Amino acid sequence: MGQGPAPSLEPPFLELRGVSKRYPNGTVALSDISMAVGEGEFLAIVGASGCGKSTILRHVAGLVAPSAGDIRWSRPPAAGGIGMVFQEPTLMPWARIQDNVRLPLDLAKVPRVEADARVAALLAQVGLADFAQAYPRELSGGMKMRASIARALVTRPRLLLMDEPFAALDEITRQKLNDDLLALWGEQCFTVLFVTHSVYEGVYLANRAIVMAPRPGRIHADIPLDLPYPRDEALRTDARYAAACRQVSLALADAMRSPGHSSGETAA
Ligand SMILES: Nc1ncnc2c1ncn2[C@@H]1O[C@H](COP(=O)(O)OP(=O)(O)OP(=O)(O)O)[C@@H](O)[C@H]1O
Repeated sequence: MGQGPAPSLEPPFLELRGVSKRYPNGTVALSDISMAVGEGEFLAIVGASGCGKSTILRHVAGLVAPSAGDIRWSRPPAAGGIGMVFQEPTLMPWARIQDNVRLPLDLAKVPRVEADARVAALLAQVGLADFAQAYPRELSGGMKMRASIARALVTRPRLLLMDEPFAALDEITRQKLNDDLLALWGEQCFTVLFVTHSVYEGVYLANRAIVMAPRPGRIHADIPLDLPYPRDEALRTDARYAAACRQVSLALADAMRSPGHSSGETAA
């Protein structure tokens, strides 16, 4: 690949082994999820609403514990080693953009001079250098998302978890942010787990697509996306891209037909 590190699965950077999750209300959100993620991989996780995509990210982030199975790391992430970006940019409305982006460094007690330098560099990388002093209300939706990405990356995480980050944006802005995210990934070599409802977006970005089936949430297919990097607009009209989208779409349709339990409320 010309952009981003070559994925390696040995030893796995992150591994989920037989992870199941039953929430206290009885919903079985995940059933026997096993997957290995190589350092530097860009994984797209696609699946219908409610099939457990966000629950996988929450487990990887350590926000919830599995009911069964375990999560292993080649090296457990240090504080700030995992960055998270959600559909809502969740910026503090009363704070300037530079202060929003610096927040994780302030919490980690990084000296102010160093923190400010890192914030300035990252704002430049995401195209917000001229908006460091602005407040979130003065930014467009796409710019707020850039700020949110800058805040997630300011601790230099080895893993970036993204949960439908661009779903609320218009198509042009979304495609631009896809390209900018790929550029950051190529430069900084972090690993990405990217949840999306869009097969087209997932295939454009990722080197592998995990297709999930619902009730209970489980992995239906694990599809390598053997499209060259760097990726750009030309890929969107490339026959190989169309073929990969078709393959993932068919797997998704098949996942919806695959027999699960009648509800998610079975034993994990
Ligand atoms: N805290 C919780 N308590 C109980 N049930 C939950 C909780 N969080 C999620 N669930 C349920 O677990 C299942 C999986 O939810 P999850 O949010 O992981 O799915 P998803 O694939 O990310 O959905 P979407 O695409 O709509 O965001 C759903 O049935 C959901 O209702």
